[in-house]
Amino acid sequence: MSLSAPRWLRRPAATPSRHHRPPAGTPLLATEDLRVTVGGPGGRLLVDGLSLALHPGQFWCLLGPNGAGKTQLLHTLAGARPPASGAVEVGGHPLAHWPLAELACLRGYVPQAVHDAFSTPVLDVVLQGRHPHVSRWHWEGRADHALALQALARVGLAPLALRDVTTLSGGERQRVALATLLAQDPPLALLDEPLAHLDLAQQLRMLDLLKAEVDERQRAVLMSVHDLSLAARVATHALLITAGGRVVAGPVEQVMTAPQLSRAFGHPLRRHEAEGRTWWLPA
Ligand SMILES: Nc1ncnc2c1ncn2[C@@H]1O[C@H](COP(=O)(O)OP(=O)(O)OP(=O)(O)O)[C@@H](O)[C@H]1O
Repeated sequence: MSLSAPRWLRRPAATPSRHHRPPAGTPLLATEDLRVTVGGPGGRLLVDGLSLALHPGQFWCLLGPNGAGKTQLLHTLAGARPPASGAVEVGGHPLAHWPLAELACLRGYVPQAVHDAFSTPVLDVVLQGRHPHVSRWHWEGRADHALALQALARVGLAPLALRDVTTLSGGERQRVALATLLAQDPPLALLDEPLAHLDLAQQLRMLDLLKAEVDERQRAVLMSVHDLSLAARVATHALLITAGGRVVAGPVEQVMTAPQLSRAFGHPLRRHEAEGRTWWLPA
């Protein structure tokens, strides 16, 4: 760890509120010398010494082979599990200082898979995204319903608003999770393989949707993804987890290089340019 911590890590702590807007220039998400391990004391080191800052208007893709630690890292950044050491800040405040409802106004998290225990109309699931914005003792209002319906329409599922969520296909359920995130409308979104169950057209549609949020509304996204060509299509930045917990993080052109990707995935990969886009193919 560097001896002089960056200025945004030295700001005095105060309990932030739901109306908190980080001062200009404050990263939406920041880590300092973060270590993530699994398996308790003496367990496996997944991420070693990660320091990064995510700002509005940035689209980060989280890359790495199966079992590298992408999900565990996202859980740690979302506050669902503690780091082995190091700091995580959201909006200029340590994660632990945020009351949960207030934190949910600032950052959203879409897990890899959602299991629905109960029959619920799809619209009610999407409305859950509005809960952090509804003050205590109040129900969602017309504006919340309108936002939830709008979010469903954006993922192409408006006709399924009244359908029982347990009857959805895997891809439809994934799109409902994205609609819930859109209804929540957090400045920072963490997503764990949100494209995994989607067909090619839906993958592109959801990517375009997220990219528009980043470009047009200055949101920030950190998303794990296995398809390197899809990552290259949208990423401004990348975070690559390699063996032994080594991480490379930064602007996409510095991280997504043939030597680094080939080493991380244990297979030679070649970069191709066609039709104005970058494609990554196995050699
Ligand atoms: N409770 C646990 N005890 C021991 N090992 C664990 C535990 N939870 C997760 N792991 C291991 O931690 C490693 C990282 O898991 P993680 O789910 O973060 O990988 P990932 O990069 O998201 O993989 P994938 O691309 O397959 O989704 C895996 O090897 C997994 O088996």
